Amino acid sequence: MTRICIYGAGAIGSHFAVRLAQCPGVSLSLIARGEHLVTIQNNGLTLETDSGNVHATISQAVGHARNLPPQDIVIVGLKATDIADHAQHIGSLLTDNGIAVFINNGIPWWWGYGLDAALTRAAAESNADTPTLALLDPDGALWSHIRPERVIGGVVYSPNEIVKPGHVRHRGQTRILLGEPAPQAVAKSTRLSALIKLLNSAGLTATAAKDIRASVWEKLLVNIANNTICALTRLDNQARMRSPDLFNLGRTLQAEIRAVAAAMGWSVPPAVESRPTVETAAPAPGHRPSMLQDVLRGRALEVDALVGQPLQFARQFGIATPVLTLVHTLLSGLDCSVKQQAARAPDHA
Ligand SMILES: NC(=O)C1=CN([C@@H]2O[C@H](COP(=O)(O)OP(=O)(O)OC[C@H]3O[C@@H](n4cnc5c(N)ncnc54)[C@H](OP(=O)(O)O)[C@@H]3O)[C@@H](O)[C@H]2O)C=CC1
Ligand SMILES: CC(C)(CO)C(=O)C(=O)O
Repeated sequence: MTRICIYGAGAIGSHFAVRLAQCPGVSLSLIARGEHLVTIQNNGLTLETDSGNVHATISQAVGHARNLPPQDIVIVGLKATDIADHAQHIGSLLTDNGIAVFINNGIPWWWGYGLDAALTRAAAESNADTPTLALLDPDGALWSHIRPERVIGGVVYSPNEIVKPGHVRHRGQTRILLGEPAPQAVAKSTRLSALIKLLNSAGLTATAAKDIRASVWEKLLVNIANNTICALTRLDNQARMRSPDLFNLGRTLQAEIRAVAAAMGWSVPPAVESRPTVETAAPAPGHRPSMLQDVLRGRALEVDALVGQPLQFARQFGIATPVLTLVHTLLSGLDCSVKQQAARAPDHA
């Protein structure tokens, strides 16, 4: 029996949980909070898809890691903004050889692990022995408690939103890319192939990334346009793409990210993003990117992982990113106002 915990069962985590709950040979648990947790405990979880609803009973739904036995696999579904605060709990929830799978958008905290010396130094703001990223792992707690050798990196394409407690709505396709952070480990990783097999047996479409950092950059191209502009404008992605100016702004942000990636040694192809015309766009509103969901729910925004860290890289490599810099300033202001509003009306946060 493989023990798997979804740590932070929000939109993405709940989707994974429903699928993994149906999987033979898996003992599934999840960590959630608030009304969502209470509903899961009482009534289970529902995943709404384009082809119908799937319901799962979750027998181990808890509010804290201390209430669970050691896990073979912990899939971290927390927002990037919350991960560092949970470093110790995630670390102690894992067995010694356990695997922590990080699926958050943006640059991950483990980025510097296993890179060659030049890139490791360039990635690090502290020292080359533990090339932590100060924005994402401020005091190195993730590095020391979780240990990057226990990490599998993940990139997830799968639009999801919690529409009411215990109910996640998923639109379109799910595609998951997984990879070993240490490039030299990719070819011989049996734990990676076992994880991929397991996720596929649960109906989650997972494949091995040739280079997980290249996949991170590719996904960032999607998020840098969708998440940031939709959060700032409150338009869903379809509406954003229908505006020529906002579409072009997205392209400019993508070009700046590609320039940063290229300076660091990754040649990222342009985002495959067709521009729906007004005629072909579906009338139904499109997916609200997760950063827009955060604005609407009064939650902290993933500014550092999606924009701040790429900007940090840009500075280190001498790449000019004027539009990214402006968007970073605006998003930081929005993040501040969302947090102030949540502090004034905590019941609605
Ligand atoms: N949603 C999407 O379509 C996609 C999201 N992603 C990425 O996946 C990651 C997760 O996103 P998403 O699923 O949208 O985020 P959510 O905010 O929906 O999920 C995070 C969950 O963690 C819970 N949580 C936070 N702190 C605690 C705590 N101390 N104890 C228990 N539970 C806690 C949150 O509870 P609460 O709600 O109360 O804050 C929430 O349910 C992000 O990096 C996002 O960018 C990637 C692809 C698509
Ligand atoms: C754009 C999308 C849905 C891609 O899967 C995403 O990553 C998000 O909403 O954060």
